[in-house]
Amino acid sequence: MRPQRTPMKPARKPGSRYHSTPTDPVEVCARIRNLTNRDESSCIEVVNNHMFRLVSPDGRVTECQFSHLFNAKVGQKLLFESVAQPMIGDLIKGKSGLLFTYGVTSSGKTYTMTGTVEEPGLLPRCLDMIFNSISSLQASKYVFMPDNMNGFIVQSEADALLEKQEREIMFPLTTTKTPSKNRTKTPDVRYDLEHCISENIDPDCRYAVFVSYVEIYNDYIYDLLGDVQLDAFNRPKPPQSKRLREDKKKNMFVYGVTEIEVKSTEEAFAAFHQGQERRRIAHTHLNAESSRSHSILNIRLVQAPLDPLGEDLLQEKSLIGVSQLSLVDLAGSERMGRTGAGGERLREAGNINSSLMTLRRCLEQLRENQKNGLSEMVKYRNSKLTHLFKSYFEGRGKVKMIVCLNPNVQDFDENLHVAQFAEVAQQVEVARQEEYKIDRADLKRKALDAKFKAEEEKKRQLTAVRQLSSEAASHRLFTRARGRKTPSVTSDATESDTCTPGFTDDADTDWEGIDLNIGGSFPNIEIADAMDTETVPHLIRFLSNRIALVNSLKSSAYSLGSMFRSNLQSSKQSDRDLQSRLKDCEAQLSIRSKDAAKMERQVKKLESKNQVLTKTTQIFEKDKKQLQEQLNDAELQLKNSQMENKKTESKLRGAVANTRSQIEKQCDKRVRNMQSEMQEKMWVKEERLRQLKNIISDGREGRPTTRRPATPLSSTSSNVSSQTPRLAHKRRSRSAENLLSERKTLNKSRHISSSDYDLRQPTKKKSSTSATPLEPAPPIAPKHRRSCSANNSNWLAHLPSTTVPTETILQPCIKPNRVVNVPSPKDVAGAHKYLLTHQSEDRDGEIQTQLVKGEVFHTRTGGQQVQFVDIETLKQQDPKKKKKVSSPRKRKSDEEISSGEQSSWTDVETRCAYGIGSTGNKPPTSKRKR
Ligand SMILES: Nc1ncnc2c1ncn2[C@@H]1O[C@H](COP(=O)(O)OP(=O)(O)OP(=O)(O)O)[C@@H](O)[C@H]1O
Repeated sequence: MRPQRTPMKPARKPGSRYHSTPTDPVEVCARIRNLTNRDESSCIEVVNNHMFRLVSPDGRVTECQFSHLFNAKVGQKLLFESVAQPMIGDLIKGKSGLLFTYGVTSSGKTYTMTGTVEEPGLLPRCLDMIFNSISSLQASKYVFMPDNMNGFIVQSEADALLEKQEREIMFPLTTTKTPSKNRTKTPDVRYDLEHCISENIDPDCRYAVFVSYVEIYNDYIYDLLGDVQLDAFNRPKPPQSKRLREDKKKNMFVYGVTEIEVKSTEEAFAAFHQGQERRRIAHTHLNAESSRSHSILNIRLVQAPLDPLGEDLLQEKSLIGVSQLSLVDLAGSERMGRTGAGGERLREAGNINSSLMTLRRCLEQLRENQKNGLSEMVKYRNSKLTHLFKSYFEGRGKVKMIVCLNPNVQDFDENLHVAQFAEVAQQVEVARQEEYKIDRADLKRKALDAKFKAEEEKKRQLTAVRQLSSEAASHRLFTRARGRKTPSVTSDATESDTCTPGFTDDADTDWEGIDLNIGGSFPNIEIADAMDTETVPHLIRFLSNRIALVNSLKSSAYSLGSMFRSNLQSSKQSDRDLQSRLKDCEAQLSIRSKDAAKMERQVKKLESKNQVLTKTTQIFEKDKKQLQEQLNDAELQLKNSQMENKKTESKLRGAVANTRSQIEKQCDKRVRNMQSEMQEKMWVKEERLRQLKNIISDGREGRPTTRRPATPLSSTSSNVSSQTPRLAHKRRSRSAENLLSERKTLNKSRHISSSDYDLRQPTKKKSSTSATPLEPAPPIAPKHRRSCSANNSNWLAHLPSTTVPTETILQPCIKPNRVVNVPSPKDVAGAHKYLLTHQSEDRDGEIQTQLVKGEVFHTRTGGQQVQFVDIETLKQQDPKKKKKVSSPRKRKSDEEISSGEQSSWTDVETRCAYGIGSTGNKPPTSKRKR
């Protein structure tokens, strides 16, 4: 496999597009890295600086030849000097170039292109050499401005300053030293570099360097120097892909890519590392591996000539030279099968192989076209990689490829594949690009022409000024002269022979009409004889007249001459004066024109400052507007959120209130249930206790007793019977049913009650009854011992108008704050406790008074609720009737209870009472049931 290298234009067939243009072949160099392991065996044998042998595991040998072959011992510096350094020279001359590394993974592509800090690769070396070469000849920042269509414009220093100020205002955090806004901190990488410099620099030009960094991943182009867009949560958004476009010169470029103007090697490295960082972030988002994408660093060198005076850059767009060096680190070219990848990695590998395959096909098609003079379409558009490099293969600049090889025998197939690709590539010819040249002589000529024209114009203007001023001066002189006595010669020679010229005082005498004739024509005299006495004397007279006339003319001529001389002298003098004045005027004019120029310059400066200030103001106003809008939005959002919060709060409050009321209801219900349960239990216990007492008392009947006999009071005392609320309720219902019968029996009840009261009122009635001490009631549970009425807190007594006064000695000790017949809600609202006096008639026609006690609760809706908690029942009985109707057992019990004899309380009873109440044994003042 020995490719025929054709250093210059190959023979073309007629019709070839390249027949008139000088071409260069794609230069392919091979770099063989060292084996990673000593145990590995190599499949490459280096023959010389251009050739190596590829030995297959089964011993087949293939020879491969390249422009240069760099073995593992060749360092980065030598590689740079051989491959990239000439490209930098070309770049400075205005020629573009494409340099890419090609090979399988781990063959050393990135090492060759980027290298390490100790062993910098081609990229840092290229950047360093560019800045070493143009360092002192760099234009001010923003003098060269990208026009967003792959071209540049040159703007004045003032405009550049303005641009700088605008950017500093718009992106205050970005300093001129850092390349982009929203940047992440980039490491300050300092490569170990030798000082390389190019000789091709033109000192009469000014330069600027712009870098852009893109990658092609899965056939999408991503900008690596663009600002990272953040989402609503301040997290970086996935990168957006870019489109390719063609500029006016048919060069492909990434549309809208970020191009950073860098002023030093450090800034360029910072931009590159910024891109690397973005690449890492982007890959995290895209779930990609960095080695699975093609990365492209574009270095664009822009140059423009200075004017012939070497002062200002010429702003003509046609004079701007733009050259580009594209440094490409291609993704690994291994085949899919070998990687053993699946899923996303398989897709990556597929895309890589597809783009590399397209590159190979394009090169093959180009080779075919060039060999056979065809003009078949080359399908660059099949992949973004070839589409972007299309212009290079069509003559934008030199193309160089470094084939990186891993000599490991396992890579034999891949190396063979790479070598075949290289063979195709180096047979492709690329049209040679013209250098950027400035015709200095032409520039100078043009400048001189312009200068000459300007000077001519200046002179013309000066002459016009002078002419105008001299005309003005002569006019003044003439006016002055006319103001003096002007000599005037009157001619009347035509009238007579003896006319006498003379001066006249008339100022309007026409000098041109002066006739200095010496008289009439000589008379025609003929002397007939010597004795002619008439003719001779006439002649003598004529001659003497003429002599006199001549004399007078002489004298007038003399006077005229002297006058003319004096006039001439005075006019010369005035001319000199005028000259000197003109000089003064010119001097003043030049001073004033200098002042004017100075003023103009100042005006320009002020205008540019004014422009800057205007623009700054506009920017500030725009910012202010935006900020105001943001503020308004924020306020609106705040209001909305506050309203929502209030709504939520009220909702929650409602929910809480509902829940609380439900819980309270449930609790109340449960408490009531428990209370009723407890009361029932209590009642059951009391019933049992009563039964027990009865049993005990029955048992004691046969025994001798120490009990005192029952007093009349005890037998006739108010029978305060204990009742459960249930019983009370039953009774209440019954009394409600018998409401009308109650009315009927009212008189009777009153009668009975009054008799009863008579018995029980010791002070008012019989002393026998008052002398009888009230026997203490059996002990009950302390809970029941003290009446609820003891708590004299804001009672409302509901005493229906039908209530009959009982006037017994047992009266509730409640002092109600208010007594009403019919309670209104307002009355209930003002009270804490509620006392209802209810009277009914029992079976025996006796009045039974019930004091129903309740607690007033204020409901959430603003109403009141009375919860009955206690009923005291006061029952009056006729002792005679009682004896008749009472059973012996009951009577006995009643007697025992009402006797109030302390000794009648047996241990068992006391214990039972204690068991229920488990408190002290102070006897109650009344019997009651709850
Ligand atoms: N010529 C060389 N001399 C010394 N070390 C090398 C050389 N070539 C490659 N290496 C080392 O081999 C390793 C892999 O190299 P590198 O990353 O450049 O491979 P690559 O071809 O770019 O891989 P990928 O396609 O995965 O990006 C690196 O650690 C690098 O330092």
